[in-house]
Amino acid sequence: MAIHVKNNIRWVGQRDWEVRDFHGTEYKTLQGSSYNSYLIREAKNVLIDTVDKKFSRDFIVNLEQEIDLNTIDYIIINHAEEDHAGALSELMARIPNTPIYCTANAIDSINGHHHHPEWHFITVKTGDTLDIGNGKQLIFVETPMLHWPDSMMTYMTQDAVLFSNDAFGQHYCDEHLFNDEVDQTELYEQCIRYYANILTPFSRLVTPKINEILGFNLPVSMIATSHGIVWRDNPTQIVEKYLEWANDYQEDRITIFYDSMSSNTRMMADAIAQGIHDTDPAVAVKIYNISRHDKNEILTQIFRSKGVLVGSSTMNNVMMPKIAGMLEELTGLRFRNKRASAFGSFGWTGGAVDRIQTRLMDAGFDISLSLKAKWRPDGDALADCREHGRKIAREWALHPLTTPTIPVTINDKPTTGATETQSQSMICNVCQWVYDPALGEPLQNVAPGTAWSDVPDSFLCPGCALGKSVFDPM
Ligand SMILES: Cc1cc2nc3c(=O)[nH]c(=O)nc-3n(C[C@H](O)[C@H](O)[C@H](O)COP(=O)(O)O)c2cc1C
Repeated sequence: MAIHVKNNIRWVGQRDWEVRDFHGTEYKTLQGSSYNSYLIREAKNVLIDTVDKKFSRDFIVNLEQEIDLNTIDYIIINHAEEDHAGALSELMARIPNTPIYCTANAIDSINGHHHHPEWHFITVKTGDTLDIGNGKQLIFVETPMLHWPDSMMTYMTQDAVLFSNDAFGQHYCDEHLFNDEVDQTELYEQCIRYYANILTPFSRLVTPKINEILGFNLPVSMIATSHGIVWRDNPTQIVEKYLEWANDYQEDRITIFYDSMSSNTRMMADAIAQGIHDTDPAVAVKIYNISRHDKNEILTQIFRSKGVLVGSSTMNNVMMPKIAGMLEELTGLRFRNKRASAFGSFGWTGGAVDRIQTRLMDAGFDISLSLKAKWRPDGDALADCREHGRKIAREWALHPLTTPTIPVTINDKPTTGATETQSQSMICNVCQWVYDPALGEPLQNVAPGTAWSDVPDSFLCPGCALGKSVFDPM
């Protein structure tokens, strides 16, 4: 059923109470989700995005209750992923000549999914406008890699609504549509989980893009996302949060996660946590057995933490496979400005702990001393674990990593303590991967602190495998 959003804008999306897996099983949607599509009826009728492919039929049935499909003048596709553009095939089968406004990159991804190159695509760039009558316009803003190359946002003048697509959204299902109507704790949890698990790799792009949008000096009365709620009450609160999260966010928190065959590594984790707490009672310490906990929650906790301890016993000379998988995720998420160290039990030669240390370093963490215990830790070994926890707590509390902050203003309010320290970073203008000289590029043996001019010419972008020439200064 459609819901009134503002003036002549109606929500024509689909709630999905039962979905629990997104991106395969990579993202657990514990609170369901929704696929938000919007119908604007001014002098021109405009449909913004569609819904997940699996709801194509329902979408068409519901939309036909709202409007004669043949009277839709324009379709805007802000992002071509199947959860937003999935119903296009079903829709275009009925109105095949309707123009589709999207970015140049979206034509590739829409064709890649729907295989209809004959559709009438109209390519838009940042700043392009579309007149929809009654003195109102749509303004397009490309947002490449937030979170696909094709992503964009659409702003509607006069009504001052920003259709932001995935940005500022969250996997959250509720019969209420607006942010002020839902449980605020649940909402916040889903927002930070979404940012931590989806947007962290692109954090370096978030602040410049938000600044670019703010630079248009357009009023924002609502942010209408493509998942979850519409931000109506103080809509820029989520923009403020994104700026905070994008700026190497961390709390006084340490996350410990491990896997263990017979609880020996689990015993070490408990004792290390006790040692941390002894020395620094103010720090929040959370422990997770990776086999028993929701992976996305652990990643969210790591996002919130200043450091992470990773434990695994040795199995066949290597770490336990779930830990290896998690380290791969940590590498992809490109967390910055965080500490890490490994621990674990072994029986004879060991191997897991050293491998974890190397992988953590490759993932860009600042590494502290590791700890190993032979077989089941006895009283002395547990005392060593507690002492290790004390050392970690002291080191991580006394020598915090410096957080580079980026100056931003929202509604003319400067954020506090801002200084610019990012001038040497380079961004791939094809896939938006960011080279950060502070981190170097471990997988290609470029040492931390290496200026871009000293990076070898043989360097290939880890995102798209193109050469140095596709990079620009950020
Ligand atoms: C299937 C299996 C393979 C193992 N492989 C190794 C190994 O390659 N090297 C080693 O040092 N210990 C090995 N161990 C011994 C364990 O690392 C040791 O028992 C450890 O204390 C288990 O800790 P956990 O209870 O935290 O899993 C193996 C144990 C099992 C059950």
